[in-house]
Amino acid sequence: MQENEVPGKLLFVINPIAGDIDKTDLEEEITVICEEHGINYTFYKTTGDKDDEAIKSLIEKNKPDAVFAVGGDGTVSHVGALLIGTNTPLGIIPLGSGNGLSKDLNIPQDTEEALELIHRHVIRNIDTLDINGQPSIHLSDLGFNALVVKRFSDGETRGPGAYAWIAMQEFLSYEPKFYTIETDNERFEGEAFMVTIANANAFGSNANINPTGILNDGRFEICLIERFPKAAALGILYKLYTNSIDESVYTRKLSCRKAVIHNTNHEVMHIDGEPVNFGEEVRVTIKPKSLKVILPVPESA
Ligand SMILES: Nc1ncnc2c1ncn2[C@@H]1O[C@H](COP(=O)(O)OP(=O)(O)OP(=O)(O)O)[C@@H](O)[C@H]1O
Repeated sequence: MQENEVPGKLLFVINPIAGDIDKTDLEEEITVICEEHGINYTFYKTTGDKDDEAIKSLIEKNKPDAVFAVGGDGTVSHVGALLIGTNTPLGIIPLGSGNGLSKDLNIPQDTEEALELIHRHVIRNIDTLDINGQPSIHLSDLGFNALVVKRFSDGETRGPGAYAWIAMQEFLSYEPKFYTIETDNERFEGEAFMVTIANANAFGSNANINPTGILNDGRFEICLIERFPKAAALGILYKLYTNSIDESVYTRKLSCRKAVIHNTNHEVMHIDGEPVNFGEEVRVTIKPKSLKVILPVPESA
């Protein structure tokens, strides 16, 4: 599909439970827009079980011009991973409890505005990461936040309140872990509270760990929050939510094209919000401009 072209055929992957938002009217709205613009459309509703295989075979069978992920960051990551290295762009209709990548891409958070992307948009290429053979499009990390993500996904309660509650409980007893990090241009050895492998900028919660990150510059950042006194926690939190974390004396950033993280303590990790267990060595490489994404037409145009 060419830039600005109205697509002929679209696949919509809808996560019915994402964000605890009722999406029954949404299919109707999408149908109206597609029919108005002469677009062929297919819906796939996720079940939470073997969705990747089902979506992959729908893509092979229907050969859509683009695939829209309708849900939160989890849905976007699953769909995006299937499109890396292909000519098929990823569209996002943000409807999850965390919509981090869509915010970093300046996709409207208002559903009606986001739905306009179906027929009016530009297509751009963004970088993705390969982490021990698994794709990462957004943010992955080791340490404190990964532990909270794991506890949250093991638990029954969803939503930002549950996440904040787990974070507060874990924070009281969490001790920074030792890491050795070798990138293509520098080396870090020491303790860190949190090690974020950042292709993008902010988590779905709006905590911006990598304010200066650029999604298509052929580089990624390893953002470290080093050991800090407990009394400094509120200041760090404030900086995370005011796009100024780089000013904290407890942070450090490594910008690179590839890196090996020696996770000596086998600390838990997540990739784009999904807990993973890799053992000691975590190898990260950038895949420049490997994913096409559908974006709003810039205002200047
Ligand atoms: N029909 C379904 N029933 C239950 N779980 C599902 C279903 N479809 C997808 N899922 C699960 O939903 C998760 C992705 O949700 P997503 O991140 O898009 O929305 P969210 O509201 O932001 O999610 P979260 O609950 O993680 O905050 C995946 O773990 C996936 O397995």
